Amino acid sequence: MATDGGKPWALISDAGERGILEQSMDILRQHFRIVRLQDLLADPAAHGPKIQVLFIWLQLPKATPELLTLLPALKVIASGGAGYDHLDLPYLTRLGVRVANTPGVVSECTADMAMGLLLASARNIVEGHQMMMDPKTTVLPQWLGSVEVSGSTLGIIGMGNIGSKIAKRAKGFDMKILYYNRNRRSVEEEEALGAIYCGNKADLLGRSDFVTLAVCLTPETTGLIGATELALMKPTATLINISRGPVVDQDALVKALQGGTIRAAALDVTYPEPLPRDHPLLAVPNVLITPHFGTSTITTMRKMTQKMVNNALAAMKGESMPDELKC
Ligand SMILES: O=C(O)C(=O)CO
Repeated sequence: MATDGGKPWALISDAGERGILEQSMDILRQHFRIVRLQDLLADPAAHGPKIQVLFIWLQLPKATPELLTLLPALKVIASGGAGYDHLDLPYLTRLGVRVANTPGVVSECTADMAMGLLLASARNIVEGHQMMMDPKTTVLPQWLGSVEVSGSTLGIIGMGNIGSKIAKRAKGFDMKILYYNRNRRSVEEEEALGAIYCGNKADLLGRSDFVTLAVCLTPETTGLIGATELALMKPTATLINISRGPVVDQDALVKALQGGTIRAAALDVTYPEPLPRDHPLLAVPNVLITPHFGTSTITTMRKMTQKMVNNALAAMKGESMPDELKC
């Protein structure tokens, strides 16, 4: 399996992607020789033909046809994270490139992120911090209009790996949990999660104080939350999105926030990422936006990298990959 008398060559994105690569380089280098995107692009003829593995973190580098044309020997794409909407599986299959993601290892920290956004938004933590950093603040604020988390109702849309980890956490906060999912979970699972199934989305939206989205991005979930759905939510409710930006119709969200249709939104994902500086979502006061860093803990990044390496090594040996994606 080795090329050039040594370890196989793998392509990664340029250095410094939020420190992710530097956290993981030791794991990669145990098994692969690494080419960075900038070096490939500077001399495609020298580097392109030797690359057999493409590692993708947080959707970078983008597996565009232009990039793939430079990689005639590519055998496998090992992508980090649960979502794989950035990969065109039918196209890659036609090219003979095998693909894997890392679903299991990202659930805990992505669920933490959902709870972090929920708490920060409910308790106006960012506003409070900004006040304390402002030299003009000389008196402690008495009132920031926070909402109570304990005893409130959380609606989870998408009860997969991440959704169920969110439910587990919300139970610890004494929240009432509703969920909506393509397939109902078993009674035993529902009992363990303390979650009540809502047969339709409208019912969940109307009853929840917090609605969190934990679905994959697919044609069916694109625009899942639009003007109609936002209008069904309570005016005191908060929308939390840790899935993918296009699951929410952002124009409708801006209008809903401006018009007070819902109280607030807390988003780890948007489209595009990052939003352009003049995007109207950045001008509404009741929104909290973070830079799609649901998986960005040092521990999870390293677990993800190890999984990506395991997947890639299996493919290089012609074995089935632990997390192989098929179309
Ligand atoms: O796992 C993923 O795909 C994520 O984007 C988590 O934030």
